[in-house]
Amino acid sequence: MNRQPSLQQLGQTRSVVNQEYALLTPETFIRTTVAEWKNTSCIVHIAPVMGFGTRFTQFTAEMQPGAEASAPPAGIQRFVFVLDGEVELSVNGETHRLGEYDYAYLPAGTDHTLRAQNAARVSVFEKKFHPQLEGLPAPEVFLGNERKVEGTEFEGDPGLIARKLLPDEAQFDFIVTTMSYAPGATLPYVEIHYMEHGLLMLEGEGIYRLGERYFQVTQGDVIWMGAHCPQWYGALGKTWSKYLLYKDMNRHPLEIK
Ligand SMILES: NC(=O)N[C@H](N)C(=O)O
Repeated sequence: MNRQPSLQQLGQTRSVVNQEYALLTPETFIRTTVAEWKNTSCIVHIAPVMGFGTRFTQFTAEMQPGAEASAPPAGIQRFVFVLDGEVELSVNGETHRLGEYDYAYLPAGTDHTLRAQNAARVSVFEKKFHPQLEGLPAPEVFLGNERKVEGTEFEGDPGLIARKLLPDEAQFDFIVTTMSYAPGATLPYVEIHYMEHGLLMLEGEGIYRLGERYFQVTQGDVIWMGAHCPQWYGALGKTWSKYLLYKDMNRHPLEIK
């Protein structure tokens, strides 16, 4: 019999929250309801109510069979990434079946529904749209599958592959990428930048430097990195690891609220 008390029995957790970063691990996840998501448990990982200047939200939507989501409130863009199961996206008079690692970007003001015939889990990022410079077209609905996106070597390292899931164009005020690491691969240097990140570990495990500390991270963990948070990752597992990464982009730093 295993007499080891679980982390929670000891009142402990791997989660850490402070004004520079947050590591949020599954033993602390709390499910709640969000009005637009019917028959769905939402785990809201990151939101402005954290109080550290966060300008987006990241949540996992656990959709029950028959669950349905409508568009977010006015002015908010949505990015959905199917973790498992299948959802039906109805938008602009068309219906799309989204399976594992399929994703969709829905600009602010786009009427749409997401339906799950059977249970499905979806990772969601939402952000108020920051209007672009005059003369640029508004971003449009964009669909894709992560596994079909061509990767590029990050700083020439064949063991570190970046995939841009959205067009890298000025009309978008955020981007979502995946970063895939071969066992032993690392970010080439500690990054410090003014953009915020939301991150979900999709596969594998490794060690994340956040601020001045190093944390073991694994599939299912979520990380928030505030502006100028020193960050670095090393893949320690025996298999490739991959994370999904939100980053605000393309707006003047003095205009970001
Ligand atoms: N923490 C990260 O992986 N950061 C990325 N290299 C990025 O900022 O694009």
